[in-house]
Amino acid sequence: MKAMTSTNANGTAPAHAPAPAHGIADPGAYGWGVFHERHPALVRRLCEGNPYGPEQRARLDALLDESRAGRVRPPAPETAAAAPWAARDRRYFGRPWSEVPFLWAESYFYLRLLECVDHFSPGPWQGVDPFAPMKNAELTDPALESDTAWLDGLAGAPPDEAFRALVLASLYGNRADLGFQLVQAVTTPTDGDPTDGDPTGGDPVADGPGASGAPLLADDVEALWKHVSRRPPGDVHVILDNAGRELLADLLLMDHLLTTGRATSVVLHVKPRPYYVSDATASDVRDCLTRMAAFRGEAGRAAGRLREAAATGRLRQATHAFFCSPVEFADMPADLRAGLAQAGLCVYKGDLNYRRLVGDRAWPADRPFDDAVAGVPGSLVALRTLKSEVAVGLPKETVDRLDAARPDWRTDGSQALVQTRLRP
Ligand SMILES: O=P(O)(O)OC[C@@]1(O)O[C@H](CO)[C@@H](O)[C@@H]1O
Repeated sequence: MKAMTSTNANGTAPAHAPAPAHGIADPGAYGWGVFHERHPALVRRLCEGNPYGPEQRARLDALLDESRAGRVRPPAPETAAAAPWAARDRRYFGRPWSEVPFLWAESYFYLRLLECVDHFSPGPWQGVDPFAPMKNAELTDPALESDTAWLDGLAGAPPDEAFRALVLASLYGNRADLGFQLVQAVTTPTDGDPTDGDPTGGDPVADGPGASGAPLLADDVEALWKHVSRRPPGDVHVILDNAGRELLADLLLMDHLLTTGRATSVVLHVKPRPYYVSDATASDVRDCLTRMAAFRGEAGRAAGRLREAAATGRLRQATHAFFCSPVEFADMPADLRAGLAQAGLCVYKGDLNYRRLVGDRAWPADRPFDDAVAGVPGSLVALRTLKSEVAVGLPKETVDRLDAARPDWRTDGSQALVQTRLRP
């Protein structure tokens, strides 16, 4: 792992010296593999799934070439108009992609990918989600319904156990990330691995989606339970990650919080446009609820309750241009900050949100989580399957043990964490 020295997301010197940002230049770095292996696989899938013409295909190939060996080209005017951050933040234009931090480079790649397929240009492809064929394939997977059968077993479970099962389902739903699956089979620890174990501790939770994983690297579920069960319910804001399986599990958790009175209302923060392959947009929420509504059993009933909650304003969707930018959450705009600061709880889902929450930098893994999220407002929880190099808030012994037993533990999707910073 090799990281690079850089300024923070605003290009200004931060109050304390930051760790170097993760980069994409070094073939040993995770980001290099994303640009040299994952992105070509993604472009192949897009061209199989969408009837793109020769110009769109040629532009996608040119973007691959540019981002692997060229210099960063500025966006076309209509692209810049849709992405204020890219119009403002011009510091990497004209520089070799290899000099750009991973977080910035990847976010900009997805913006330019949309430009290549005419997403921002008036015409037949304007606004079309290039990832829809991949998202649809997951949503129509016949196994999706039976994958929620564990929910029926929760009836009558002690409230804290039911809560834990739903949190773990939402957490492990983050493994089902279509971008990640392009090149990586998600693995779980095998026999003999010292990290092997059952995170769930007994029925009915043990039959849920968290049943066969490794122990959580950080497990603040109990603190989270105390937070939601002992304080007056407030608004819960979810900074969503992937559509499909992950979103389905997130919606089940939100239904639980609403029906148990542990949330007054829920706000789902979706992406304003297609991003990182499977990130959820408003139409993905709609499609997921439609699919869920056809399920027999509790998941189908949850879809009905959530639609009702949407109709009465207790389940709302929100979006912000900021969510499709590479800017860290500590530097979020004032309007978003004001909304999240008032929340009873903010749930940050997934790997990319974690990178933006703590900073995509080579922090010592034992840097306290509270310290890393000091600039982010409100009470918060990160539910993350590890799929990139950054990690904080972990005991040094855990890190040493994992480094010895499983060198790719930071990026192979086998590990997960629940980390909180909760305010009374
Ligand atoms: O945010 P998510 O969906 O959990 O993960 C996003 C992800 O697939 O994209 C990046 C590489 O492309 C990594 O940070 C991570 O593995």
